[in-house]
Amino acid sequence: MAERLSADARRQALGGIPGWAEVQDGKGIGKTFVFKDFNEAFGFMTRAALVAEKMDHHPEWRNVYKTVEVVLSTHDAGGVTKLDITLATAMNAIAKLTQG
Ligand SMILES: C[C@H](O)[C@H](O)[C@H]1CNC2=NC(N)=NC(=O)C2=N1
Repeated sequence: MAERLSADARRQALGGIPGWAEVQDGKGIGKTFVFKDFNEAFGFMTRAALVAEKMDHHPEWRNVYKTVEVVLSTHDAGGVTKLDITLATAMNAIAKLTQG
């Protein structure tokens, strides 16, 4: 099982993934992605879902039209682990691709 990051490690990792911030008292990290339209938003979710399933690490997320709100945490570890940082980094890259 991945280990929960210390507050320092978490903040340092967040510095490398633009747009992500601590949520829920540092128990998770979150970002709101805004796309051009629903098609782009859902394309992002589809690609991200494939990566998440491969990692066996899944986002909590909510989609309204062109907006996707994401929260990542590692339930087993009770906080943020490197799995969340890896998935957040992948989501940023996928968003960039999706947005062309
Ligand atoms: C059994 C399975 O590996 C676990 O339940 C996985 C599945 N996906 C998960 N996703 C996330 N975000 N956190 C977890 O702790 C988690 N655990």
